[in-house]
Amino acid sequence: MKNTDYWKRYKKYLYVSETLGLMIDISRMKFTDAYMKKMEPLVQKAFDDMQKLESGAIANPDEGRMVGHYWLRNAALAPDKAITSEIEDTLSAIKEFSHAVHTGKIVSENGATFKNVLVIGIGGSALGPQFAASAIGTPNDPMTVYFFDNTDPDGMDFVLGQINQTLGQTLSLVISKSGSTLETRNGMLEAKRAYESMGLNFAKHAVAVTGKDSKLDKIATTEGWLKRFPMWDWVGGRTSETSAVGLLPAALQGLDIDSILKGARQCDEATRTRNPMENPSAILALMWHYATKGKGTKDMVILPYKDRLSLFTKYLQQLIMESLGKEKDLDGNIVHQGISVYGNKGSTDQHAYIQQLRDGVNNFFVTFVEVLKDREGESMFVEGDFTTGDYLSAFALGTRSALTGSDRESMTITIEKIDAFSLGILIALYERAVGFYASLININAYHQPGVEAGKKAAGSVVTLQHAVLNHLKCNKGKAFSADETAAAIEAVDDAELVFKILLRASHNAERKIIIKNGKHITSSRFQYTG
Ligand SMILES: O=P(O)(O)OC[C@H]1O[C@](O)(CO)[C@@H](O)[C@@H]1O
Repeated sequence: MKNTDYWKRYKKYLYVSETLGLMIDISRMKFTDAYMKKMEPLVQKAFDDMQKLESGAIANPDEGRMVGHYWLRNAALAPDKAITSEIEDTLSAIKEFSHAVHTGKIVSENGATFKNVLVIGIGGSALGPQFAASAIGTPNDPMTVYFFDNTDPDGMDFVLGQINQTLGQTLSLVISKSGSTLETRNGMLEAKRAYESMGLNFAKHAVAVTGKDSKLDKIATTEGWLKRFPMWDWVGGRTSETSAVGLLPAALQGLDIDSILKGARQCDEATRTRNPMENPSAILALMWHYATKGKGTKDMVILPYKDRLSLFTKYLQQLIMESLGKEKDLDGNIVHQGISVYGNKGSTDQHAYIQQLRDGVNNFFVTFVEVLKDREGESMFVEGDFTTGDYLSAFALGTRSALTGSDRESMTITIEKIDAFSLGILIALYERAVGFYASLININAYHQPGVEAGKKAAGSVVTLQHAVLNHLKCNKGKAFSADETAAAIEAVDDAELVFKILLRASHNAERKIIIKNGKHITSSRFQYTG
């Protein structure tokens, strides 16, 4: 196709919303009008499904739950008054609490103003807050936000090292919808110990965001934490950025949560239209369907040309892959659905994997994200009359045309600038695109049965580790190989796991286990020396 033909296609299909400050260009996706026509009945069904979901249908049938993240930015849409009030009350409570913290009405145990927030959460209880904090935070924010988003001891030490002597002025937000996620529980315990090592009471610095009566809720109540905020069963973790999960850390950081909600609300309004080509979320869902044949045959590469959006892909990875990556469809057929998502940021990725995108295996489609406004204020000219932002844009457009030139498909999302409003738009845009796409391929986007398998298996490893270490302790002074240990605890089938447990134990001081190297590392013997 010639450039002039692309230009015609660009003009014909460009989605433009002045209200949202949003454009979506799908000219470089090679769908036909016939394809759009063929999809029309399915798209209309997706709109029907979404309407039912928004009215409070049990849209997550396996878990028997409503799916209500759209109500969070327009509480009047909730199916009953109790939910409307809960949403409104929680929003007011978030604002009041943040205001009280900022103005020193709520202070730390030793009477100092809080200046840091430590968010302890994982998955949907961390990715949205991390994305928001890095997209629109500034050095002048009233509080600095840190994250524990894993059960990695060294990772937590690193964060605590950054907080250092200001731990006493740090408010810890423990965020977990279920209230029983082990990584988060561990993060909470490590944080608690850090406060205690400075002679501080964790409870006087702690806030919980969790489901009513969850384990975490009970701990927060019993220990008398500063405050508890609710998470409801009708909000999924990966769609929780506009609930207390996302809004509380954002408000404490000083981000404009009203504008985030306004952006999301206005995007919701724009994505309720039943004309697919005027509905930006439907456009995305259709392009995903076209590109991947509705079967995930191609990967989605998200390439924002803006440093502030570099966590967008990570956020979308959970939203899209946890929602769409499903073994069965809604009728119980085995379908193994999903779309793989990766990406980081342009132009940086140009110097990493874009070589493969241009010349290698054609198993992806790209979504460029461009931001029209370069920065606050004016830029300098670095060469002739070119600014650094001009170069960023030139690299984006250059990569787009290089990919088109080698028959690689792409689309481009354009926003005017990065602020709280556009952040809300991006979040809502993709939430609904995922919902539409799930309807197009007939799957439940709102459960995550696959995650449970890994959690269960981890539980068995914990039990096995207990038996392995106990065996060594009971036989203090004697050395055992993995095979001998496995046989002794009647876990011969798990000898490999036993070896891995012993090897790790021998590298961590608290275990007091030494390794006596064998001919091959797998025949090494391990001995408890405590
Ligand atoms: O908020 P929670 O219950 O701690 O869950 C954290 C994350 O874990 C998952 O349940 C997956 O295990 C995600 O869906 C969720 O966002």
